Amino acid sequence: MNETLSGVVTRVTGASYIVETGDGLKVRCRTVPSTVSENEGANLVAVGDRVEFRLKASETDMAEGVIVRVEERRTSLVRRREVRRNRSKEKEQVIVANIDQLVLITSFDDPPFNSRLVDRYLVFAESEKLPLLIVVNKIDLDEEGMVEDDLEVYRELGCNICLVSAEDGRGIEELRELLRDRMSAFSGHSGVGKSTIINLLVGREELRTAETSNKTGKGVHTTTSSAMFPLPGGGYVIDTPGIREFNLSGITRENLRFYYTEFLRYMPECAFSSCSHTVEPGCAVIAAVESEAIDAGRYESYLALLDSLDE
Ligand SMILES: Nc1nc2c(ncn2[C@@H]2O[C@H](COP(=O)(O)OP(=O)(O)OP(=O)(O)O)[C@@H](O)[C@H]2O)c(=O)[nH]1
Ligand SMILES: [Zn+2]
Repeated sequence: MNETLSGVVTRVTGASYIVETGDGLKVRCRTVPSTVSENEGANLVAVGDRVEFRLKASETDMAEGVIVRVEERRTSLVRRREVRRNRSKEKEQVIVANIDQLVLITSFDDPPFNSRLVDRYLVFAESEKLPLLIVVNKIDLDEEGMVEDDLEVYRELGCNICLVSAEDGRGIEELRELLRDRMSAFSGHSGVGKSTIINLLVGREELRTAETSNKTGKGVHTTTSSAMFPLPGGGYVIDTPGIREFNLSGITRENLRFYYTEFLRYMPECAFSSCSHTVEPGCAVIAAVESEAIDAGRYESYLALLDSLDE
């Protein structure tokens, strides 16, 4: 009864954590004052954490345990607070730990492909030093291959792109390969087919379970509501609440320029070292836009995003 087991936290509901082991055991765990954390200054347990736990006598149908140690996080997605509001050195709120990649689900149409949204995610992924996989769903609606017009700029940037149709199954096997043995955080705008894709990948039962507990969780002020699903071939899909959770508040008017990676090679040539690439004379980025070395749409999205950031 006292041996230590290890597993991954797949759900957080208040102070109760579901931990799953590699061989399919699901245990409802709690922490105790002696629980050791290898992550200082952050919340004790988040979805995606690797933990050591001990089983204890259970009074319910479900196995129960106590978390003895939370392992150091390789990566963490943090709910950022505004700096002004965080004078009191509050702890970081980690939403998901140990993510290997971000997966943005978009659709060719219905809703139409949204380059601005892709650009926001690219900035976010770059600032978090996480790879981004762009999945374009509903390619069954694209008989003429028009999506390539939208994707050209992202192909040139060297982005990871996967075209799929949850409707007719195209590309799903390729997507499975890209997800195998990794922890992937999914997000996307409503209606792009994210739930349909996750259902296909993990099996219907899993998602239905998640939806039920999400609903019951709503009334009790849970701070973390990401749901994590094991993939049959190994790895996990984490269904995250979307860009509003991963907000860009770590991005400032000063650092945004570094996250448009195609600007980087031109920036040293700008006349002013602090050039914002907007109005300055001798701006090499603007010159590169004019000579079409930098995509005009991407530059416009930079200006729009810059505009939306606080002074
Ligand atoms: N034509 C087509 N329709 C699809 C495809 N995948 C999903 N849909 C449809 O798109 C609609 C939205 O799918 P959902 O899976 O509910 O989308 P979601 O992204 O989870 O949206 P929310 O639940 O609002 O977050 C549904 O009517 C699906 O049947 C696809 O590959 N092709
Ligand atoms: Zn410049």
